[in-house]
Amino acid sequence: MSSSNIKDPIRIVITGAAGQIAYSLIHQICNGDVFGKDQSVILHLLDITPMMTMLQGLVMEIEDTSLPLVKGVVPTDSEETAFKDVDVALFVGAMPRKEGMERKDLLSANVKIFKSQGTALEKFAKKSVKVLVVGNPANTNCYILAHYAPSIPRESFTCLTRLDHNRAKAQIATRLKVSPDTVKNIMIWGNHSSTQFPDVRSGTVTVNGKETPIYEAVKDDNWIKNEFVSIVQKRGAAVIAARKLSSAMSAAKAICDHMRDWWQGTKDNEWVSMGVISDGSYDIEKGLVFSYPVQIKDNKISIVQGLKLDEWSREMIEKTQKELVEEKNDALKATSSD
Ligand SMILES: NC(=O)c1ccc[n+]([C@@H]2O[C@H](COP(=O)([O-])OP(=O)(O)OC[C@H]3O[C@@H](n4cnc5c(N)ncnc54)[C@H](O)[C@@H]3O)[C@@H](O)[C@H]2O)c1
Ligand SMILES: O=C(O)C[C@H](O)C(=O)O
Repeated sequence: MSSSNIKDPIRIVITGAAGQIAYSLIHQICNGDVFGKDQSVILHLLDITPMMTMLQGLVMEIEDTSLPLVKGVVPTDSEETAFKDVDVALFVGAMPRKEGMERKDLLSANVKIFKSQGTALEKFAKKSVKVLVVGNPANTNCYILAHYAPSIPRESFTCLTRLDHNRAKAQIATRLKVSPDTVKNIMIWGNHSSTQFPDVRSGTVTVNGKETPIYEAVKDDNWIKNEFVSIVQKRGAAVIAARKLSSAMSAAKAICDHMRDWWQGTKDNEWVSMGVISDGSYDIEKGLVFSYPVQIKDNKISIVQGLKLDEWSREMIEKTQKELVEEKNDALKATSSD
């Protein structure tokens, strides 16, 4: 592409920029995989003061990629500098859990980061900023961030459940020995936690050239309702048990999938999973950050409507909603006391 066709840069802040997810993420953003091959970028890289030397090394590496879409890099430990005039905000920076912890065990430590950064986002970012929260517990951190940035439209806040979505696709594909890109219209409901509901009741898969409902192709409802759901719910913990570090490469890939679809739209008649601020759809408490099946057109995220819920799926959704309400109340308590 000639440089005259390149669009003016957008400003993207990545928090936790010296961490392991950011290390896998930055190259994919800089090479145009996410925002388009014609979209130049200025990166704002935020981390805490002790990580500034490490961040300098990362800046050197970004320079050394010599990618033409990169028009600037701003490493910083200042929230004001980080959030100033940003178009996209990727909130990765937070403590990851260790083996044996649930993600909500991070709540009291991490939620305070999101109060502070929400306040800074409100003050310094463009009002049109698109927000993705990755740091755990992702849904509740996103809730707090939005709470402290009231002038930014509610539709601009999302949290990452695309990793769970991709994990669910991969499990179905492996079971049926097909390519994951033939698995369509599965969904993740609720919290990015072990109560999430990976739902394949409306999903299809292409087997021997024929698009087939997943239940029909798998021919084992018991496996879907038990083993499959449990593997997806606990996949993050399984990765931690094996790596002694939480997932990073797959998380970075999921961040790219999420932002690319938001920026460029989803395919016709297909949906993906995103944590969004609930508008009350499917009787979920309005205002909770809840993962739904969504479609995106012209940068607008719409929750897929009219899906049928049977008794089992209602129970699963109710359980994950209950956990999110509890997390929200704990987070509001933790942030109002300081
Ligand atoms: N939603 C998901 O699907 C998903 C997937 C994987 C990981 N995660 C979560 O993402 C987060 C980051 O994971 P990681 O593996 O990159 O962790 P990491 O420990 O490698 O990196 C985190 C970085 O955040 C920085 N940080 C801490 N406090 C900060 C602050 N106030 N401002 C800016 N930066 C700050 C740290 O210094 C560190 O460099 C964790 O909370 C992890 O649990 C979420
Ligand atoms: O499980 C974790 O704590 C990390 C991340 O949220 C994941 O799903 O891999």
